[in-house]
Formats: sequence, C-alpha cells, structure tokens
Amino acid sequence: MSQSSVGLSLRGMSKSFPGQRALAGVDLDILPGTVHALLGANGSGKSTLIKILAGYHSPDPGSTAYLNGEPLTLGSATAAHRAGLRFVHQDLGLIPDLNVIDNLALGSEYAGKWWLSGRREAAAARELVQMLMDGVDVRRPVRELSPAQKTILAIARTLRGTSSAAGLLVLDEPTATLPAHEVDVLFEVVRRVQATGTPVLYVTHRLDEVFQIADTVSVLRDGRHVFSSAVNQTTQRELVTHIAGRPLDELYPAPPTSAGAVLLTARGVSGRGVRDLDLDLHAGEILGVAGLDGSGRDELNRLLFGQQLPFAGQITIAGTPVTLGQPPASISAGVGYLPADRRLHSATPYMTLTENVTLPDLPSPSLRWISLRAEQRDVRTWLKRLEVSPAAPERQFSTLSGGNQQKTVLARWLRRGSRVLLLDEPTQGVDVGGKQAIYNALGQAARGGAALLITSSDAEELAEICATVLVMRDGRITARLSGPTLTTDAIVSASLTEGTPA
Ligand SMILES: Nc1ncnc2c1ncn2[C@@H]1O[C@H](COP(=O)(O)OP(=O)(O)OP(=O)(O)O)[C@@H](O)[C@H]1O
Repeated sequence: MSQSSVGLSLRGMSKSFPGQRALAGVDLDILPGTVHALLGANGSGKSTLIKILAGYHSPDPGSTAYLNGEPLTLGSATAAHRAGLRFVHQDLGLIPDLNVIDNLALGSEYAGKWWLSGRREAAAARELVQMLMDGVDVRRPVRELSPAQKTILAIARTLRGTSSAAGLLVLDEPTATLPAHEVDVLFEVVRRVQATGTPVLYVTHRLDEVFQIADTVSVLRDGRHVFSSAVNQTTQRELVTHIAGRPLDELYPAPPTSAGAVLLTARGVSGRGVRDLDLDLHAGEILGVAGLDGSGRDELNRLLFGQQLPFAGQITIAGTPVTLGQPPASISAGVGYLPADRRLHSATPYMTLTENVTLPDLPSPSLRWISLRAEQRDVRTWLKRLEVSPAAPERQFSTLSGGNQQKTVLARWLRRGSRVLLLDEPTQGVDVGGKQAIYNALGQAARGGAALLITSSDAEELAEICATVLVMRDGRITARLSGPTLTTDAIVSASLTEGTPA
C-alpha cells in the first residue's frame, strides 16, 4: 500500500516483545486537520503504537512511517519531536506547586534560562494560555486549576514552540479522570488545535466521546488494524463489535436491590477533604459516591480504609470499631481497597500476576508451597473471569497493558472474598468488554453478601450499577439519589450545585 501524501501514514507497523506480538502489520492514515479516534480492547496495542511514534520503542524491521510524505525516523524521541509529533499522556507531568508560566517553561527550549527573561516568558505564556483557555491567571499554582484546565495546560506545553501546525498531537485517554461537565471544556480546546491544521490522534475507551469529537475512527484488535470509518458512517454498536470481536449485549447489569445488615458504619468522620461524615453501608449493596475534584470523593475511601488517618470519628465493620488509620486492621476486618492510582499505590510491578493477586494473603512460608499449584489455578480462574489478557498467572505485572493491570488488582480483592469493598474508579482505563466483566463480578460479589462502596467520575456508570448514589461537595454528602431520582443528569447537576448536607 502506498503512503498518503499528507498527514501521518503508518505502513506495516509491527512490534514484538518476548513471547508477545503487540502490533502486527498496522497500516493507518491520519489526515491533517482531523481528530482520529483510536480504539481497542485492553492489550490491543494502542500504547505500543503511541510509544513507537514517541520514539520510546523501536518497531520491528519493515515498519515505516511518513509525515506529509517525508519518511519518519522511528525509535528516536529527538527525531519524533523534531518532526512535530507531540504527546499528552495520562500522567500530565505537571508540577502542582509551580504556577502556569513555570509549568509551561518546563521542558521547553526556554527551560534553564526562562528566569532571565521573565517578562517575555510571562507574556508568551499568557498569549498561549489565552488562546487555549480564556480567563486563567497564569500566576496561579497549577494545583488550583480544574482537571480539564490541567489537561489543557499540558496540551499548551507540548504545543509550545511549534511555530505553525504541529505534525500530530496525540492525546492518550485525556478524559479518563475528567468529570462529565469538564469534558466539553477540553473538547473546545481540541477543536481549536484541530482548526490550526494539526491532526489529533485521540485514544479513548469512552465510545460516546468518539461521536462528539472525532471525524474518523480506527480500531485495533490483538495488534491488528481491524476497522476504520468516518464517524458519521458508523454506530456505537458496530464499534463495540469490532473492539470486542463479538457483539456484546447490555453493558450494565441491573443493580442489586435487596440490602441486608449494615456492614460498615462511619460516624462523625473528619479528615483531609472530608467533614463530619456519617455513612451506613449494607451487605448486598453497591453504594456509589460522586463529586467533583476536591469534593472529598477522592479522600473518602482512603479514610475509611485507613490509608489516611481521620482527625475524628468512628468506623465500625460488622459492629466492631476498627483502629483508625491502620490498613492492616481494616484488611483483617475484611475490608478490601482499590485505589484510583493502583499502579502507584497498589501493585508490585516486577512481581508476577499471581503474586499481585495473592498479595494480601500473606500465608506462612512453610504452608505456601503446598498450595502453590491450586493457587495458580485459582488465580487463572479469576483472571479469566475479569477478562485479563493474557490470563497468565506467571506473567510479570509490569508487562500487562494498563487496563489489564487494573483488572488484575481488582481480581485480588474479589478473590479474597472481602466483605467490604471500597473501590475508587474501578473501570478506569478498562475496555468495554472488560467493563461488562467487572460490573458482573461486582454484582455477583454484592449478591454474595459483600458491601461495595464505589467512587467514580463516570456519572453514567454510577447511575446504572448502583441502587443509591451519594453526591459530595465541600467534604460533605449533599445529595442522596435513588429510585427515579437517580439519573446521570441528576448526579452531574447535584455535583455542580450547592446543596444542604444530606
Ligand atoms: N514491555 C513489554 N513487555 C512485554 N509485553 C508487553 C510490553 N509492553 C506491552 N506488552 C504487551 O503488548 C500488548 C499490547 O499492549 P498495549 O499496552 O499496547 O495495549 P493497549 O491497547 O494500550 O491497552 P490498554 O487499553 O489496557 O492501555 C499487551 O499484550 C501487553 O501485555
């Protein structure tokens, strides 16, 4: 196949890792001035493709790429940057305590001497920021920006110094942690970048976004390019079928409705980000907690699990008070916790999947060898149930794709049969098939008598899988939605409006 003369063309892009072919002969054309969505199940090769473009990985011999008809040197970060390829990864790489100007200066050609020309730097920063986000004070520390503003700042920083249209802007799941109302703010900026002629490669697991922002969509499956279409000539259903390799039925199972005895209580719990919180969590219940960044939603499960020490209050599990701020005490009482940033806080990357799944079991060394084979079998069953790919217990955790790492850590707590499960963003970065598997597993855990508390920035997910959703604002619960009042829109609007403590 010949390369198209404008935009980015990939031909025969392949990449093999030991024992794993991540990409197999991918041909892809991304046209100038278009937003091109790249979809695919966890482990389908999206990150590998991006890492090759960024020069982080070298592709297999025979892989070629052209930018506006010129051959691209692959496997070199410097060559990628020089050609105008720009990347915004999920970890935005911003420094929260530095202001907008200083964050813009970091990593640019001004770094190291920007302070010599402070006024010029500030003026340039102001101009760039104003182009992409009106009304932001460039002297504000980045920690005070909203999540969408931080992402926009990361886009501004990567586009910095590109005098005209860049060769390509790659956005890797930019909305994974954005609340619904912030997504539009980001999209506005993506459109402005697109209008400059810069093509945007937009990687996402959120299919509704494809129809809002993209012109063209491509799907990878098992390292192969299996589908491309103009967005206005396809449907969500067709995309799901190509991603999963089979049609999927209803994504969300009905939430469990029969709640049993109270398993966890919080009374007067105050801590960083949370004020005077009372909460009852019942056996058989999936309770959702929504809220904007800074509402206390992010801190809630950490305080209940003991990863953060509450200033005041009492927490009981099945009627017995637990020692506050002591995760081992919580685990012994039957509590499992999945943090949002699980790669940082929850996994041991260089151990195997089995070791990661069985991590909290801590059996005595003398007993461990007896059950090793049974343990491997059991772990494999759990990996398959959550559609971890490959479901290979002996694989090193760090070699799994992001979504598969996520499902592996979740398998740990589900396998353990924890009676209280505190889960932050349980499906973040997970593909549509994996989401369905996770929702089914969570429903099964609830029907088996576990009590689940799920915090999520995905309002639709909460509205669909929970019988009740609490909305937090300023560290307090300000709305309790259930039955007919529980809708995606109601969650979003309660998150945005002042409420009275519920
Ligand atoms: N360093 C590595 N060593 C071995 N295998 C790897 C390595 N990096 C990636 N892989 C494998 O390559 C395949 C593609 O992974 P990749 O991270 O590109 O998937 P992805 O589509 O980005 O998934 P996700 O949506 O979960 O982020 C996976 O099977 C993964 O396990």
